[in-house]
Amino acid sequence: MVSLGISFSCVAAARTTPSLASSPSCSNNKPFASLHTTRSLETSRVPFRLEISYDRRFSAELRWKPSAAARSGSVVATTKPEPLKIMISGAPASGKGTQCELIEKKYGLVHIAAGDLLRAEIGAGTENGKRAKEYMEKGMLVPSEIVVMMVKERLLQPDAQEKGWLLDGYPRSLSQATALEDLRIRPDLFILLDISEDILIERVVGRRLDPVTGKIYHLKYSPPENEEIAARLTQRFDDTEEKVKLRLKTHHLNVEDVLSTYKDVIFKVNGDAPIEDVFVEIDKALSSILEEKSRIDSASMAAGMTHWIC
Ligand SMILES: Nc1ncnc2c1ncn2[C@@H]1O[C@H](COP(=O)(O)OP(=O)(O)O)[C@@H](O)[C@H]1O
Repeated sequence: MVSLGISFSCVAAARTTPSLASSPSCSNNKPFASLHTTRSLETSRVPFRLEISYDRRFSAELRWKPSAAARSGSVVATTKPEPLKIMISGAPASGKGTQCELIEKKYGLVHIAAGDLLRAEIGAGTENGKRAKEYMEKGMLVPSEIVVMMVKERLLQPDAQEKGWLLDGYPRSLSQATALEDLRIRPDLFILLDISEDILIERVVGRRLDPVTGKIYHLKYSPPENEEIAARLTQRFDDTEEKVKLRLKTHHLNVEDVLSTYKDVIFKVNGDAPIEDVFVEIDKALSSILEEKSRIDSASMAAGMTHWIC
């Protein structure tokens, strides 16, 4: 008897180990459904090892066996669909950071804000940080050679790859969008927060940041919870009416190019609405993408198993 072992990752599979059921022979190309396994359709990635044994007459015997990882209990039935990949865009102070906090909390995505990466470089006093600050103070975009690498490296970190990512305020120009396309980094959804200009100025001048928790506040719309927090709030150096007008001009100059790159996945939301209402819209869109991903995952697993076995 010759034994051939093939490792196989079964996606929608068995909550319980499949019984070591087998088809007496594979030569008649029986469809997978005819195998007597105790499978229940569930989204759990449980790796099994499929053993095919041939005897001298070349009649084959199939056996499902849990892989070493499954036997050792290190496999947890936690299959989620492919993680979400989301971009969020909008004028300065349109509410990106605020919505990202809510999305991060509900969906567990890794929030990557290009502005925060740059401000961290500035804070650390690096050469890149010093150069970046010169541009940011003028309301201009930081040159791509500084920012592209920074964002790319962050996106490729294991946490972002595993949990999914939420890219905030990036890309902001055609060259940045093209750089991501070249790396085959594409979002499932490109959220665009649409906001009117007068509301935006009011939001910028009232915006404050808690340096301890990283939470964003607004003196009027989302005030700090207590005096202690209020006392330590800081204001961003570019959050003045004068600077926001320059930033807005830059935004308008570039936004159409960026939108053209993602036109098939754009989701426009009215950013003038209260924080909770904006989130309801975003939440609906993200849940339906997750459902769709889950459906595709199950369907492709079923198709893959049938194809492989037959
Ligand atoms: N929908 C909203 N309604 C009222 N205020 C908001 C809303 N979204 C954000 N804000 C406030 O506006 C300011 C800018 O929001 P923020 O999320 O920091 O914008 P961005 O990240 O787009 O620059 C913050 O002070 C925030 O608390």
